[in-house]
Amino acid sequence: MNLALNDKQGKSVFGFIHAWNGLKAITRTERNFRIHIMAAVFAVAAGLAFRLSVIKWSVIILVIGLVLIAEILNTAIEKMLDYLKPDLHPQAKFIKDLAAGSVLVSAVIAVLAGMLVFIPELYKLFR
Ligand SMILES: Nc1ncnc2c1ncn2[C@@H]1O[C@H](COP(=O)(O)OP(=O)(O)OP(=O)(O)O)[C@@H](O)[C@H]1O
Repeated sequence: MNLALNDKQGKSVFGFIHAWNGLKAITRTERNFRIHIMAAVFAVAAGLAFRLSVIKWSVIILVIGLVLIAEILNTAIEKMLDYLKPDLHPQAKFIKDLAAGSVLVSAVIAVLAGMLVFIPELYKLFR
């Protein structure tokens, strides 16, 4: 364990650095997380192009956060299970499928919210 950032009592001085390292690691190693980041960048670019209202920006930011948090927790659960229970087990399958299901639910919600936000904007553009 890297203790270089810890103080003499062994307590973390800059706890957020560990969190930042976690985000760097998941971005580097998890393809699905990078796909979610690209979708988020696309949604933000579209939001800027359409000059969304504050309420619509709030919806977009919230659903981006929902998907990213679901993916981070799904990855954490996968890694924890691979560490604790590397062999195949029906309970491990159930837990991993549940965690993956949470990502799917968040992604469906994000797509529906994105449609509710952007379809009226497209309609305004082309009418
Ligand atoms: N130890 C295990 N025992 C039984 N089934 C498992 C086990 N590990 C993985 N699986 C099955 O394989 C699926 C994929 O698991 P894996 O850990 O490979 O995730 P992944 O391919 O990285 O998934 P994701 O796309 O969600 O990141 C799980 O949802 C589960 O159905």
